[in-house]
Amino acid sequence: MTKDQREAYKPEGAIYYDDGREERLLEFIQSHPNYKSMQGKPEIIMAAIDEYGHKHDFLMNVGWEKGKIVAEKLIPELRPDFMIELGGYVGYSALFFGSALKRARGRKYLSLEASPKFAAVAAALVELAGLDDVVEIIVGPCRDSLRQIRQTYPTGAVDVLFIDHAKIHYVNDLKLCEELSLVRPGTTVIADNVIWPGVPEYRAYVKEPIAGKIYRMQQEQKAQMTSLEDPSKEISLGNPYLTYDTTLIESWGPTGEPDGLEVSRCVKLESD
Ligand SMILES: C[S@@+](CC[C@H](N)C(=O)[O-])C[C@H]1O[C@@H](n2cnc3c(N)ncnc32)[C@H](O)[C@@H]1O
Repeated sequence: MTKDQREAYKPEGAIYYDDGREERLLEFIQSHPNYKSMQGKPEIIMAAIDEYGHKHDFLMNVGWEKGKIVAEKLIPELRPDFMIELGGYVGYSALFFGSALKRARGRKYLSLEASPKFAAVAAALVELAGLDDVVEIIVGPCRDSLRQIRQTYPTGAVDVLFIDHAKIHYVNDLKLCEELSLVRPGTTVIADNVIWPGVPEYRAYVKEPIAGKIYRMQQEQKAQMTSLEDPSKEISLGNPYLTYDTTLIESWGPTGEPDGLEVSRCVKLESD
C-alpha cells in the first residue's frame, strides 16, 4: 500500500448504519492516540475515520478513492465559491471537500443531513478540523433545507452540488434545485454511487434531451396533482430547458467495490 492509499472498509452487511457505530466512531476519534494532532487537520481526522471503517464497522462515506477525485481534481479545477451536499452523514465528505473548497478560496460548504444524530457527529468533527468558518451542517430533510437556503442566499447559484443521500430521491431533489435556480447554467452536479448501488434513472435524467424532458414533465404534472394530497410524495417537475454535459468517472468505493461519480455540468437554458 502506498502512502496515498487506504485499506478497505469492512463489508457493508445487512445492517450498515444507525446501530450505534456513528457514536462509536466519535468515541474512537476522541480517544485516538493522534487526537491532539487532529486539531485543525482534517486529513488526520479523515485518516482516523478510514481506520475505523477498516478495523471496526463499515461507514457509508464516499471514501478515499472517489473523494480524491472531487477534492484533488474537480474542486481545484472548478474553484467553487459555494457548494451544497445532499447527505452529510458523519462528515467525511464535508471534511474532505470543505477543506478543498477552503484551499480554493471558496466561501461556503453547506452539508444537509436529515439525522440529528449523524449531524451531531459531523459538527463535532468539523469543529475539531477547524473548518466551521466554511462548513455548515444543516439538519433536516434536504428539501426543507434547500427551500430555506433559497431564502438565505436569494441570488446565489450553487457552483457545485454533491448528491449523496437516498438514491430514490436523486432525480426529484435535483429537480427541486433546478426549480429553485440553485442549479442553473454554470453549476456542476456530482452524484455518488452511480455504479454501486447504481442510480440508472438519475443517469438517464441528466442525459435526456429537452424534448423528452418536456414530454415527461407533462406526464408528471398529472402525478403532481395527486401528490398534493400527500406531501410526503411531493413531486418536483424541474426545469426541462436545462441541459447537462455529463461524464461518468469510474473509481472505487470504500470497500473496494467498483463505483463511480456522474459529473454533470449544467450548460444551457433553452428558451421555449
Ligand atoms: C451515503 S450517506 C452520505 C455520506 C457522506 N456524503 C460522506 O461521503 O461522508 C447518506 C446520508 O444521507 C442522509 N439522508 C438521506 N435522505 C436524506 C434527506 N432527504 N435529506 C437529508 N439527508 C438525507 C442519510 O441520513 C445519510 O446520513
